[in-house]
Amino acid sequence: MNQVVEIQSLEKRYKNFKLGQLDLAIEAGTVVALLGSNGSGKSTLLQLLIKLRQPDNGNVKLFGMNINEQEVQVKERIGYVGSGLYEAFNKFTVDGLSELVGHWYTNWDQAYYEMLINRYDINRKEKFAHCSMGTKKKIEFVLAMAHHPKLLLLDEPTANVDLISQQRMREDLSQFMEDDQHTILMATHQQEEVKQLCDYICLLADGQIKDMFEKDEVQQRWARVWLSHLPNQLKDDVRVWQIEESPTQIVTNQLLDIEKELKQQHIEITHVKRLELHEIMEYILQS
Ligand SMILES: Nc1ncnc2c1ncn2[C@@H]1O[C@H](COP(=O)(O)OP(=O)(O)OP(=O)(O)O)[C@@H](O)[C@H]1O
Repeated sequence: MNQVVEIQSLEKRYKNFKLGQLDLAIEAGTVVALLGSNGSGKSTLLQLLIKLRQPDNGNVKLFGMNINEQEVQVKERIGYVGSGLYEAFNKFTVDGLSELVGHWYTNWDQAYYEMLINRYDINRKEKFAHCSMGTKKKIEFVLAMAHHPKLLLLDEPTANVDLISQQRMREDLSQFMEDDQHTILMATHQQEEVKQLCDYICLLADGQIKDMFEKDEVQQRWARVWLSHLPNQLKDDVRVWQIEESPTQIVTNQLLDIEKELKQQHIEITHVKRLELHEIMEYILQS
């Protein structure tokens, strides 16, 4: 197994918030969505990975390396989109900023940068300080992509971005993932992004990893099932998350097993509806 991100016992404390301890491993060739309510710790985790913040405890290895020991080698391989990364360079124009950033990376691809600048309709002569919030996000995205990273750490990459550019970003990220040596860890609140791009979901709640699961597999398992009547044994079954009367229906996270058992008992299933991701998350977060 080729693990690109390995997190062990990672911990960060603020006055009113504690992230961790977290353990997490991400394999090359996968897209992991970091989901969770506002303030659950997603940005903090991404910032710890790229060393914008220092952890209080724990270890992070990226590409098998410790960022404190091999910072240049690790950062060469990472593209980061996150809040405020370039605020210190507000006075630069977009092109000026790209010149600066281009010097940081041996893999900088000027032709690709120019293609992306046109694709996202960015005025390269504009001062970064004068760019709108959405344009700043697009610039961060272009700068992150233009040095051909192996790992993208994306903090709400399409927040404030216009719909056409959002769709283009999703296309570019899909293309980025065509090579199975690439990996994305992405904090997002956009269901469309999760649906189109992500293989795994890592669910954060109050600074802890509540669950990590394969998106498609979980969506196959969770469903609302309408029944002719409710057998007694389902009332205390841990696979049944909710029961409603008239009409009789249950919510389960083990659809196939439950369906099989109901058939054996000759209980009629009148309708089955798979749950949306946000509904599944709500059940998991309430548990
Ligand atoms: N520099 C800081 N000092 C003190 N507390 C902080 C600091 N940065 C973040 N926090 C707190 O840490 C918690 C997690 O914040 P974080 O930005 O990581 O959440 P998030 O999951 O990314 O939220 P959102 O979805 O709203 O972007 C919040 O309660 C926040 O107030």
